[in-house]
Amino acid sequence: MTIPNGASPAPNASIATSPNDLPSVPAILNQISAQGAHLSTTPQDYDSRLQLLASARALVQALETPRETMIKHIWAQPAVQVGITMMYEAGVFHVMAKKDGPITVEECAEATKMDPKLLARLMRHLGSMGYLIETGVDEYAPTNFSRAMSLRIIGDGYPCIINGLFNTLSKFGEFTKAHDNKMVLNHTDTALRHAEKVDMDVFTWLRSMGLGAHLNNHMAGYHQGRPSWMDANVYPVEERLAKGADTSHDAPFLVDIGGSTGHDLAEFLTKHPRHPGKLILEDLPVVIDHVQQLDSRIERVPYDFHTEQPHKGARAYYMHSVLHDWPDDVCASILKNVVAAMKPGYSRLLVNECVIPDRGADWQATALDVMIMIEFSAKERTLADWSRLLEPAGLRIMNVWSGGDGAESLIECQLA
Ligand SMILES: C[S@@+](CC[C@H](N)C(=O)[O-])C[C@H]1O[C@@H](n2cnc3c(N)ncnc32)[C@H](O)[C@@H]1O
Repeated sequence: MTIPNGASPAPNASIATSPNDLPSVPAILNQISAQGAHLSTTPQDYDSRLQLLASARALVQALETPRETMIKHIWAQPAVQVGITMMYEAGVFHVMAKKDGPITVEECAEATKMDPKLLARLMRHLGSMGYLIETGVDEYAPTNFSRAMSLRIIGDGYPCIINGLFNTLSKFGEFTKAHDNKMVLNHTDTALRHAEKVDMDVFTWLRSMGLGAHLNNHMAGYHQGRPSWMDANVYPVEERLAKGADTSHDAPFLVDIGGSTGHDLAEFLTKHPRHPGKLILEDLPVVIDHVQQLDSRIERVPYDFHTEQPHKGARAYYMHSVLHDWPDDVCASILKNVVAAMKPGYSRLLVNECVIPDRGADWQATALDVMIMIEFSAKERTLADWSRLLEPAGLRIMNVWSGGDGAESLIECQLA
């Protein structure tokens, strides 16, 4: 490690073992008490729960010492991630969810063919971290979290990220040093290519690792349980899209470009069953081929967004978590194909992405931004970044509809 010239001397080592912010603890506890009382009267209120969660996190940080935080980051959390991934792949969470009560390590090992001595150590760590409930010696009951690990939309994210992308994460520092510690925004020069010595983007890489379906399920899971743009209190679909739309049977109404296996359009169909025209799902052929259990009213179209958009004059083209995967030059080429298909005065482009505020960004958005930087050499964007990208493409931002903390916004555009 090099210490910059003129840096002040290291602080007294005792700070490593002092709580981070003990004087703040009483105030945080008061806040938690008030927020907890409020939540108990409105248990379904999303924002109240997040506010209480933020206070609970602040409490943990205030109480922890730097040493404890450090051990948590570099021992406990990596050990959790590796343990969960191994147990998920072996099917331990499915076995536990099926029994849905206390189960011994021996039973889990027997059912999954894992070495009981190895499994005992992994489960012990998950128990000590609160992800399983220790009910006896080498015996555990599931938690809500571990039950949910038997769902692919939750579990598949672990092999996808840990097995597919962790090597890249660990090489990001090396990659950046090779670029004189400069940020790289270039889709042909990514930490993934550096780490894995391949000429592939993340999607191609994960598919080559047998993790394509895992990524699709992970994306579906990432979007669960948060306010969605198509909810009545976020974007008025009826007023902004349905009203004035071409009502003919085959008129394209909503085209989801890079829509993965169709979870957003499926949600749209449930929430807006009486929409006019057609719903169209577009993604690469290899993704469309994997679509299962999608309502037959949603048309599936294999399409590469670097080519001409086949559906012209749709009421709305929609891209969710697509443009953030690419630096501006690639986005400009994707947008060119959308803009060319849009009908003046009629078509909208709906971009469903994070709009990072100048301060006070949510941790989920900042985490995603760093992951996107590492994996794609791309970024989450501020409103100024979005304007700089969308306006030169020939679009005008009509409105930005916010989904609230931790949720993407809907940037509504029309031709300029
Ligand atoms: C981060 S995922 C987002 C998926 C979906 N919109 C969602 O929000 O869950 C990006 C999507 O872009 C698709 N994609 C990547 N390259 C593409 C291309 N050249 N043409 C069309 N889709 C592409 C991927 O297959 C993937 O489904």
